[in-house]
Amino acid sequence: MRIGQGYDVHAFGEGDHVMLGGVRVPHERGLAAHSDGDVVLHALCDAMLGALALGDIGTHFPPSDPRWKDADSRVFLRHCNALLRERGWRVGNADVTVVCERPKVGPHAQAMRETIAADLGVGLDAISVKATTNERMGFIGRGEGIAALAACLLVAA
Ligand SMILES: Nc1ccn([C@@H]2O[C@H](COP(=O)(O)O)[C@@H](O)[C@H]2O)c(=O)n1
Ligand SMILES: C[C@@]1(CO)OP(=O)(O)OP(=O)(O)OC[C@H]1O
Repeated sequence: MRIGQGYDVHAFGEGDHVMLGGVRVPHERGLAAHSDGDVVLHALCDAMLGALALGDIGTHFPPSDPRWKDADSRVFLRHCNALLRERGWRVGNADVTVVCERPKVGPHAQAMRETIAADLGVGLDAISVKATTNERMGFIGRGEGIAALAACLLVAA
């Protein structure tokens, strides 16, 4: 078995929705990023890459590369999954925590789990998505952005 962890954060910017776990969540702000700014998938990719010491998301998808401008982060997730599959591993389970005051994540968590499980080719019970506020403290608490933390266990395929 191998274990990895990941973290990502993006500030709010212009827009009318945020992408979280591959799901479009309506919101009065968007997330400022080179790609679609999906902090859930970015943290999860880093956890998967970290489990095999394969660098981080920026190693594989440099922010300087115009190919990833406004990219769908599910492309990154599927690529990371392929990297570990071709090395004989699969995701055993993954657990993600989203940290923001708003939007409410709970109503969308099931859709995120389904999207991630489908992209990874694993069962729904292998994927957890949770949320918490930062109790109005710090930059997250002031509503300046969204963070996500991920833990991921890899098992032999
Ligand atoms: N963006 C968020 C934040 C929280 N939740 C849900 O609310 C519960 C309580 O949050 P606290 O930070 O006050 O502990 C939390 O356990 C989540 O279920 C949410 O859906 N979206
Ligand atoms: C995802 C990439 C893609 O260019 O850019 P961003 O969308 O800005 O996201 P970040 O979490 O900073 O990760 C770096 C890049 O790999």
